[in-house]
Amino acid sequence: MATSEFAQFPFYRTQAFVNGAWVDADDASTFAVHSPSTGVHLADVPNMGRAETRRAIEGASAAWPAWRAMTAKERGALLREWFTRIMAHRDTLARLMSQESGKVITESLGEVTYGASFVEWFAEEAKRAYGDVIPAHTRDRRLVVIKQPVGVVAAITPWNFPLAMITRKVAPALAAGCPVVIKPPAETPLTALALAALAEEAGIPAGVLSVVTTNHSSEVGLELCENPLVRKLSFTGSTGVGRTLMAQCANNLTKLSLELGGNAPFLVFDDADLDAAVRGALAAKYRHNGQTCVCVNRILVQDGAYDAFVERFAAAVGGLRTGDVLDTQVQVGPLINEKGVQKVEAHIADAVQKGARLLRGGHRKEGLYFEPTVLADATTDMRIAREEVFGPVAPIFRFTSEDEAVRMANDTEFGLAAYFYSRDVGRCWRVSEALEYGMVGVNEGLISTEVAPFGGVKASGMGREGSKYGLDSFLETKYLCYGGI
Ligand SMILES: NC(=O)C1=CN([C@@H]2O[C@H](COP(=O)(O)OP(=O)(O)OC[C@H]3O[C@@H](n4cnc5c(N)ncnc54)[C@H](O)[C@@H]3O)[C@@H](O)[C@H]2O)C=CC1
Ligand SMILES: O=C(O)[C@H](O)CS(=O)(=O)O
Repeated sequence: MATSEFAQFPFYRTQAFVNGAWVDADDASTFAVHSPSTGVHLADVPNMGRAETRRAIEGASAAWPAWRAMTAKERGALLREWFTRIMAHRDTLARLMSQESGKVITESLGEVTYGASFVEWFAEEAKRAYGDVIPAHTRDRRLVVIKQPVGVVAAITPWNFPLAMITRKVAPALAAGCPVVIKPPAETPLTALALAALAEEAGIPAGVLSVVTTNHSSEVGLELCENPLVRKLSFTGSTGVGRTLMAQCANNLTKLSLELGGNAPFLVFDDADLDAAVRGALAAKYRHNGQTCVCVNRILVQDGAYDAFVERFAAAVGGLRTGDVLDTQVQVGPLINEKGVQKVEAHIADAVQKGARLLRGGHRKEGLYFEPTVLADATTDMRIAREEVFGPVAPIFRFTSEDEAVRMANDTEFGLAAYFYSRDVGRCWRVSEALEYGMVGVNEGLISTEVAPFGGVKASGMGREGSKYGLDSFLETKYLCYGGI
């Protein structure tokens, strides 16, 4: 059994972590965690509800005064300890993540490093929550601006980045002086609990970080949205759930950060370095089997480069290996669940029925595996042009002019990431400025890093995570006016 491999590790936990204690659900109920790649039962974890969530929120509120009273340097030192422990257990955390999420091991190793980088980054950023001294408008006043933590934070995270989507929220929150209650996805709770165990070992005090595991996400979500002690909700996931959470938070006017769905275009102009474009498209499309919010969802190629790009890209996709997620030679693992496979099949069937040419793949393999797929001659009336496929399917569209390319790229409710390849500097500036997206890769398919702001516009959400901008999400700006000087 896969779990026997981890039982020896102190951070392998199958109980929830609430207010510094490892606990079961009040009614002792649990839900099962399975491996998407093998179907093997990995563990049973507590299936908690509103009462347990309420206690976690109240515990966070009780822990907040002491946590905010620590200096930024003291909080930063504890974050540094957490970072060190995550990296010390990188290989085992990666193996746990691969079995829980179906992410291939090479990508899981990358995610542990990527996720830990947010903890390292905000261990330092904690000390840069600068305020201002403003030249007074009258002689007898002195004006100062200070930054203060917003308060109890609720974090709801997705299965596709079981570790990084937690640290990308928790690290800045803790750095700013905020306690956090995490609701991880039912698909990947073990990675979240391992992070909590390492945080406990690093010395992060009881109540400052809690993990409420549940299969009743909407019930726990309601408590996180409706409890007035929660001052900030940070969510990463689908746009539909993001809208639900935003509506549920309206009554308390809870501050929100929403990292939602995408529909990333990948533009290839006639003047592009075609081999670089193929490499970039391959990386940006098939990363985590196409199950990331910044994965390419539409490839748009200018007439002059179309045939050559299609031929080279299809050949490159043919070289991708699917198989055992723990095999370092495998690039493509399973989809997360049956629903994901059916969405991929439906998009392919719709596209082919509307005239797309199937160049590679197109068929389900054993279990939740699906062949990396390439569709040529895609058109904008197809479902795959408007919906996030969240799977290993690359539809290729054709365009003639730069204006047409930008219009097609922007013709979506989403606005998270976009990519384009061109070696014309004027075109690079024009297209970068015209694309309605939060992030744009110019001659680059892999753009995510802790040092740059991650986030989208339109239906892809609001707020930015990571970078120097990421701390502000968890800080209030207070203006002090000293009179009678
Ligand atoms: N912008 C971004 O950074 C990301 C966006 N996504 C988007 O999310 C989708 C796939 O990821 P999923 O995890 O399936 O998304 P999802 O939105 O179904 O689930 C995300 C999280 O929300 C929870 N959740 C679901 N319904 C809820 C409710 N009513 N109340 C409270 N919590 C609830 C889930 O348990 C999970 O923890 C895709 O559309 C993808 O593009 C996923 C990851 C990152
Ligand atoms: O959840 C996701 O898809 C991530 O935000 C993508 S990334 O930050 O790892 O690029």
